[in-house]
Amino acid sequence: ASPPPLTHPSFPSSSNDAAPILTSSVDLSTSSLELSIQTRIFKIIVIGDSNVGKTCLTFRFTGGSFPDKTEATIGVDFREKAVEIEGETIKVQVWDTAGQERFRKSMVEHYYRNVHAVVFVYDVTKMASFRNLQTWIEECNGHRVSASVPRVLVGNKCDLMDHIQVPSNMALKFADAHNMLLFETSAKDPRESQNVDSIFMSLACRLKAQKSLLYRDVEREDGRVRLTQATETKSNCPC
Ligand SMILES: Nc1nc2c(ncn2[C@@H]2O[C@H](COP(=O)(O)OP(=O)(O)OP(=O)(O)O)[C@@H](O)[C@H]2O)c(=O)[nH]1
Ligand SMILES: [Mg+2]
Repeated sequence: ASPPPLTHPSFPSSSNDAAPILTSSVDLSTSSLELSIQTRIFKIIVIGDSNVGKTCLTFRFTGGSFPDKTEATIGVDFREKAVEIEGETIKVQVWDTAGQERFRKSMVEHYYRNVHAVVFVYDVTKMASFRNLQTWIEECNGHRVSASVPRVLVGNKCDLMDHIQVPSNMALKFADAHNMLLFETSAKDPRESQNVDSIFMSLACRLKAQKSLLYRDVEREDGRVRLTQATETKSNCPC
């Protein structure tokens, strides 16, 4: 009898180089094993001070609009969006984290576990939110997030042009020093929506290129099937 199909295989939680989460199925009904990979899921966390607009940015990307009203995020809100890159459908799972310490402290370990990419957000109209980035980066590093996990920097609320406190050149310098791309944008301004999308799409592209899943082996143990997976580096992504 065929073993039941494998769904959502779990991967080691201690890994620094988190494997993409997969939804997959195994069909042993033919002599040659057919493996169909349906969807890869990339976990992207959004980190930064409270009120910088993390919820609005993630909502803009996944829902295509600016929310009328938001409340401080408690713990985490998950939002998912399926995107197509070079013919492959990928699920981007965005973890909209809480900026307030009291709403995040019990969740921090979960934020960073098996994360595939990190988005650091500051508010261009609040210098303190930019200064605090150093603390957010230290928290991230303190949770053993590998240097190979892509990170980007986002300056939000660019629509408030008369109130800008963080000059672009200062933000660029910081981004360069930390090997991050900088996006200055607005979750509110609909003309910026493509720019918001490109934050997440550029990461998804990089992750797709980085983590091409290679099934090396299929082993039978006591009638059970185990998939052995590995990653290989490819550089054919246009992003
Ligand atoms: N003008 C302007 N306001 C924004 C923008 N993005 C968010 N806001 C406003 O900023 C406030 C905070 O936005 P949130 O997205 O809830 O902030 P957050 O970073 O998720 O905050 P926490 O959940 O507490 O960590 C809200 O009043 C939003 O309407 C933007 O691009 N432009
Ligand atoms: Mg929020």
